[in-house]
Amino acid sequence: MIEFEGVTKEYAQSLALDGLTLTIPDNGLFVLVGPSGSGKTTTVKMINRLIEPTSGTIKFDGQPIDQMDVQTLRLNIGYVLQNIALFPHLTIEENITIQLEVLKWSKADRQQRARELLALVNLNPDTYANRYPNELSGGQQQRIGIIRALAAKPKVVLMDEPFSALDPVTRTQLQDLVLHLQKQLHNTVVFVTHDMKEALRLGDEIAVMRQGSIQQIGTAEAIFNQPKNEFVREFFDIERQPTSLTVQDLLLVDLGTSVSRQPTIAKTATLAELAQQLIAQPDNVIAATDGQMQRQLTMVDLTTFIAKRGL
Ligand SMILES: Nc1ncnc2c1ncn2[C@@H]1O[C@H](COP(=O)(O)OP(=O)(O)OP(=O)(O)O)[C@@H](O)[C@H]1O
Repeated sequence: MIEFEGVTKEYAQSLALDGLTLTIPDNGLFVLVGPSGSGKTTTVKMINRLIEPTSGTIKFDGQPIDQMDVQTLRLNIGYVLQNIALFPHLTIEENITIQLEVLKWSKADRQQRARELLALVNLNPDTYANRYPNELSGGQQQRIGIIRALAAKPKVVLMDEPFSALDPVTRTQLQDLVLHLQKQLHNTVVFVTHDMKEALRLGDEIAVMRQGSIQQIGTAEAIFNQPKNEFVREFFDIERQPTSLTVQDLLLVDLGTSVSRQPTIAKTATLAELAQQLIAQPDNVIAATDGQMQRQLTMVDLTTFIAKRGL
């Protein structure tokens, strides 16, 4: 568990964090979302002590982090950035295991761990382990960035806008990967984004930030249905999406999976109605009908559609 207690960060010209109080629970995907300059990066960089607070306390598993050895703290915390900056002269395997070398793992153990991690993100170790970063696509390089952060089995992984430079399709695939890995590894992921669709898609819990303070913390459902103030309501205002688009438009691009469930939404329903129904469903799944075929739609389908249409 990570706790921020009244954390402030002052720069000469600006107040980056203004008395931030926040608890990030173990085992889940915690999203920090907000517009540019709201203090998201400052918050995550404080967790691994790349930035020190001006005042206030941050605790990791109950212990103030300023009393912990920085190296030990960072070994428990993986870090993924937008520009992952793999070392160009090192192979993929060497890039993945660089921290393990510092930890004095044997070469055989490092190789084994790199192979395990490559397989985890569907990159064939025989094909990729000995390649160099410039022989991989941007999306593949970002997968390496993610598994490099997981190599030493950290309890917490910080991800700061990791996918914002990627095209929408690759971005969706990597979001799925992050969701899948978190469920498999039961770690704590702190994910920064300025994109509300990404936040809704990923967050078990979402903290909405503005001007260095938290506006609201809660599940996507709670924030969507009961925004605490006008800022949050506008930030998550899916109803501003063009109302002319309907569930039928979404089915026409082959989103959703075929099932034999009774339809629970009309194909003439708007995307805003679909979003609201999805959020209201305990399993976030509803069925729609497309001719003879019943299809199951999830929030992932909706956000994929919105991203593809550039809405
Ligand atoms: N080193 C610095 N010196 C002075 N001001 C800074 C410094 N770092 C950040 N700030 C200011 O602190 C505020 C919060 O910055 P931060 O990078 O945490 O925001 P952010 O929400 O991550 O923004 P973005 O989405 O654009 O990355 C901004 O007003 C920024 O200009």
